[in-house]
Amino acid sequence: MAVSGLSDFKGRWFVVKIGGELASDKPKLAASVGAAVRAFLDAGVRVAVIHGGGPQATELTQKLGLTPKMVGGRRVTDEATLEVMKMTLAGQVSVDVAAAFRIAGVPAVCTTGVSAGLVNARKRPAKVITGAGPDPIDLGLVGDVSEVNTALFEKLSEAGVVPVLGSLSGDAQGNVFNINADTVATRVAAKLKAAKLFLVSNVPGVLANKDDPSTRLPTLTPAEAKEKIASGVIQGGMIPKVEESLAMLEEGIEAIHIVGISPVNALLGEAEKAGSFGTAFLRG
Ligand SMILES: Nc1ncnc2c1ncn2[C@@H]1O[C@H](COP(=O)(O)OP(=O)(O)O)[C@@H](O)[C@H]1O
Ligand SMILES: CC(=O)N[C@@H](CCC(=O)OP(=O)(O)O)C(=O)O
Repeated sequence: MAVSGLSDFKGRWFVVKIGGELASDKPKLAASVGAAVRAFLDAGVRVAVIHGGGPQATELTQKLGLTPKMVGGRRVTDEATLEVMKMTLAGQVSVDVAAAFRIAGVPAVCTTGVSAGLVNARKRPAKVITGAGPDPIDLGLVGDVSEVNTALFEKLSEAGVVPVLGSLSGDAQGNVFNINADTVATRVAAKLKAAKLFLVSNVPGVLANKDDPSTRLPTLTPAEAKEKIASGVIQGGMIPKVEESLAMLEEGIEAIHIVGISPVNALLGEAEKAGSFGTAFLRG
């Protein structure tokens, strides 16, 4: 069923990022993100999906007797942690997202950015990280996106399938890197010149009080968002989400929305009307 308003985006890309936590409830993921992606496809919009798996990776790390370490919302990734990321992102979460999309009638081909160089990366140099003190931090086997194989995304879309990527990436030498899924999604959206990027999370949007879902901010300008990071209103995993969104607005992408899956029509509603169910980032 085509939804009015979406047909304005016919032939353009929407990129949808799913936080790992959402993959644990397949029927709900199908009814929320799955149904919205189906409506986007029915309106002739091209869709690419990026998923995370942070909570699953943390759980598996602990089960293996290792200690997860996050700095400013990013995981410090040594060899053992990278193995865990492969098991969760390319294994458990990938299969669960594929299964949820089957329920919604979305023809998803689930893989990671390593496949055919869909997302290329190089090792991230040590950097100062917001919220983690003044010294540069080396995150280990964490990458920065260097290139996106947009031609293959286009071909997959033309073949009628939805590329769905866990946020691992690689290089032509066979190295594999862990990348925050919000980061992958923003870079892929920028390279595809996406009309919209949706960061779908376990919260309804950016909240004035992170523990009170009724305090959702419908819109944020870059200046307001920076102020909310500096004042500590925006914390933890929300920091990379907002920082990446701002970087992308500066690259000229049209609209970025942070949105949840409650109610189940939140993503579709936000796609039709910015700020109605989530937080929309506005330029200026
Ligand atoms: N101001 C805020 N508004 C909303 N969430 C916030 C805020 N500050 C911190 N957070 C935290 O950010 C989390 C979302 O980031 P993250 O867990 O990384 O999500 P995802 O796994 O979807 O990428 C929320 O669960 C919440 O605990
Ligand atoms: C470098 C880095 O932090 N990578 C992330 C990748 C997964 C992710 O981003 O998952 P969510 O979207 O569920 O948070 C991580 O290891 O957790």
